[in-house]
Amino acid sequence: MSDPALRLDGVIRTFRQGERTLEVLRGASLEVRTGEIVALVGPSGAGKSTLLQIAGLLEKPDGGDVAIAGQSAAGLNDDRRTAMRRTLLGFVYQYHHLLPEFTAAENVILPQMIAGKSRKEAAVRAAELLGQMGLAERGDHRPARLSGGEQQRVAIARALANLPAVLLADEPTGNLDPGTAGRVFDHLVEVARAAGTGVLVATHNLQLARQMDRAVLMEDGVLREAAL
Ligand SMILES: Nc1ncnc2c1ncn2[C@@H]1O[C@H](COP(=O)(O)OP(=O)(O)OP(=O)(O)O)[C@@H](O)[C@H]1O
Repeated sequence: MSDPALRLDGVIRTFRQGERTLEVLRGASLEVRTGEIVALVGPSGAGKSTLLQIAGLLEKPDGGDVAIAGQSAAGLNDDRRTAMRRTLLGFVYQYHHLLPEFTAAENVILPQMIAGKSRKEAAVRAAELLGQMGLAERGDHRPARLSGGEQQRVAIARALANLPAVLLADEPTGNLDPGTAGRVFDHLVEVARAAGTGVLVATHNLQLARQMDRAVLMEDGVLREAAL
């Protein structure tokens, strides 16, 4: 069998809070397969964002390992981790973080050029992605001229532009009304599946979580399969 898109193996993370040690992750393990969409649910403060930061190689765990598309991040220096992040990972947050002075298309073009594509090649891919996201007519608009749902769709297109093995999303529709959230999420699923990307979505929205292939519950620092 091929390697999973994402593998977390016994991930441990502790924080010092004054005199206290907070054991947020106590051996969290998970596999997300290629093209699979997995919901990450759990109470506030359970450690979902911490897990995504570690899975995205933005923070190092205190124990355990993260592997993206079969490549372990254990022992890699910061340059190698950054290179893995650029080529293998995409991120979507609750707020879009688009560059305000660039158009929607340019926001999707830029990460591709950083990854080494020519501007022309990147523009073709950006137009294709914005079309799939229902934004064919919005490519030359700056973020301020787009609705919240459109801004978030551009952010998703940007995150998937380099065909990442894994997309990590932290409350990707948390800022949108329920109808818009549902439509934006449908686009995310469609484009991620077309790209063969494994997706892990932290959310408090159980309606959204039920639409995914499966859900995992973060509780007491570990992950369990959840029936929603
Ligand atoms: N850098 C840090 N230093 C100290 N404590 C931290 C740090 N980051 C997170 N924590 C603590 O770790 C715990 C888990 O936080 P985290 O943000 O991962 O939870 P969450 O499940 O994403 O919560 P929410 O659903 O509210 O977003 C919290 O108690 C938080 O205060």
